[in-house]
Amino acid sequence: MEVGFLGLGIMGKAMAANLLRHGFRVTVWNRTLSKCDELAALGATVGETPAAVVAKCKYTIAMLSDPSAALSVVFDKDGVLEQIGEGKGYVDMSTVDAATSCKISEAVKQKAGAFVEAPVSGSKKPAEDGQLVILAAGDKALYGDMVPAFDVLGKKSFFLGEIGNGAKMKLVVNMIMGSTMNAFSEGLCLADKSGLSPQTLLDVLDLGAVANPMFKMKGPSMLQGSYNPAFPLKHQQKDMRLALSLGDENAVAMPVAAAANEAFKKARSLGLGDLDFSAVHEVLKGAGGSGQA
Ligand SMILES: NC(=O)C1=CN([C@@H]2O[C@H](COP(=O)(O)OP(=O)(O)OC[C@H]3O[C@@H](n4cnc5c(N)ncnc54)[C@H](OP(=O)(O)O)[C@@H]3O)[C@@H](O)[C@H]2O)C=CC1
Ligand SMILES: O=CC(=O)O
Repeated sequence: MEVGFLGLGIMGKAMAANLLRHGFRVTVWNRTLSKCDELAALGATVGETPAAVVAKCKYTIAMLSDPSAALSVVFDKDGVLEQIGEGKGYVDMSTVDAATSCKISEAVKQKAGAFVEAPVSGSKKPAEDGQLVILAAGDKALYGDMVPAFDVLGKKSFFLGEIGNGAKMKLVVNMIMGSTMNAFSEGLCLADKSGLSPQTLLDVLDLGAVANPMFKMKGPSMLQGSYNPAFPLKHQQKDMRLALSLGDENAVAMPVAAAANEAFKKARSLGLGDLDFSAVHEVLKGAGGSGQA
């Protein structure tokens, strides 16, 4: 199967490499074109523009930072819309809001192309290992065509119906993840300040009802103050913002998520946006957790 791949950031690079490893023919494009070199060394073809990739491939996947990037790659000059059409499918796996997905879907359909949104749950390591959880919605026939690729990229795919449902599900999941990260960080600070060993707290948590892979994976590095980015904090804050907006639209009170969003915003203002989202721990430590009284 031949696929195009637009966007070779932390996730896109791992996903495109995975497809190549599994025998897919992949044509890649990235805004910063030099990032294509590594994929070319693995056997990918490089496209000069998103339009060139879509012209070459029946199916094109995108994995871009945020709504403005997702829209730009479709609607701007040399974008996807210039070459999408009958018999071609476009699959956006970026985390965006439902309105962005709907706008892209409408434009692609107007050109007689097919569109699926398919944001993913799971970070850099699951992307490398093909263990993502895929939250797809939109054109059912295109979804069916993409199953061989989704089977390589993920451990499970959900088809959630109409466009927007994938985006919404992803935002709900990441709202919970961002709020949980804040509670976890506060707990580490509270243990430390009250004379307990945070490492022992990690051991206790791991044996109880709230044990989860995120605490296990991020806890030790948070105690070291080490935040090598797997999921950049700026993207988690974008997801909190979009989830809160979904809450506004549906009149759902989300005081916990709102407080977590403030902490992520504060972290961004301190220049921590490109670090892993667990770097929000620095804000909570600074707020009196483990910092100087
Ligand atoms: N990292 C993670 O753990 C996960 C991330 N996600 C989501 O996946 C998406 C990608 O995340 P990730 O790979 O971590 O992000 P990165 O920041 O590592 O990569 C972002 C990508 O978007 C491109 N981009 C940004 N702005 C534009 C633009 N205006 N036009 C064209 N391309 C643009 C970047 O290109 P360039 O190289 O030129 O900057 C890069 O290829 C995000 O929506 C994120 O929320 C979902 C699950 C997990
Ligand atoms: O969006 C991030 C993730 O880990 O999932």
